[in-house]
Amino acid sequence: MENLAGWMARHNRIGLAGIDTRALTRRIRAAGAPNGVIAHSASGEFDIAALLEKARAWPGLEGMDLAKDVSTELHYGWGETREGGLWRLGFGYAGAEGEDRPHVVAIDYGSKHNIFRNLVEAGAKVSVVPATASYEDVMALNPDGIFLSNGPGDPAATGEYAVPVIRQLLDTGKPLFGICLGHQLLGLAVGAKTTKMHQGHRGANHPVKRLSDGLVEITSMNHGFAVERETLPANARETHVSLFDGSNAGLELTDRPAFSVQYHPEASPGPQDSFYLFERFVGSLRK
Ligand SMILES: NC(=O)CC[C@H](N)C(=O)O
Repeated sequence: MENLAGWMARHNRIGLAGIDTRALTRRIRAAGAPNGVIAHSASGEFDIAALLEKARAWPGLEGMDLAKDVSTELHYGWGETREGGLWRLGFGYAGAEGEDRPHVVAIDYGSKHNIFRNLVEAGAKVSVVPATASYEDVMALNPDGIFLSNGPGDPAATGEYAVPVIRQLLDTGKPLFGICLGHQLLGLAVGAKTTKMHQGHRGANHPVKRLSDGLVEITSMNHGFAVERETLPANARETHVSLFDGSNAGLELTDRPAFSVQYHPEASPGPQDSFYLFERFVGSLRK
């Protein structure tokens, strides 16, 4: 479902120019539409009853498995270059390849390209595999470390393809790093639970406390589900907490080299406070 402004832009409806969209939005909301959901009729005739019916029929994100639909179909090596150079943080396309880099196999649940850029900037070589890649598919690439990407939908609805594979990958003892959906999937893989948040976190100014030393990172976030800290098993500890609502924002395992964050350390545009996580992960592959 799209918002009214998006619909108008797509249809270039001159006839809508006279409509006070704010007033319309207010009327739709006042009539009880869920927050943020504004439907439209295809004809451009706005029938508020029909709009509301559509909005109410939307089942919500809970139970929706979307990661496999937006993933890549083929596996590929990440080698975004321009004029012979890889993208580098603060430099643009200026870096060079060649040195012996640790190999990260990134499972793409709907990944942002800027994550791959940041992994490369931190010194890794990156191969990307589909969300539905098997344990054997990943291991065939001989990874030094595994990355679990962000992605849409309900983490608990990914069912068969993500969590069982992550469990097997954890057992290899190879370093593993997850972001956002990847963080939630790591949580599920070790037996924690995720729930739909009452209000998600979206935007580029979310303070997060790093519990190891109290440092506050200003982060970028985009999630509607969260790992429930109370359900973390004994071999997982919370590492980061949202200072907006106290929800979990990071975890690490105590018995395996795996950690993950709920926020987006690759944010761009956005604060770069959390780039250290890429350096930490790629640094651990060199050891
Ligand atoms: N950015 C993400 O990876 C989002 C994770 C998940 N789909 C959520 O909404 O919580």
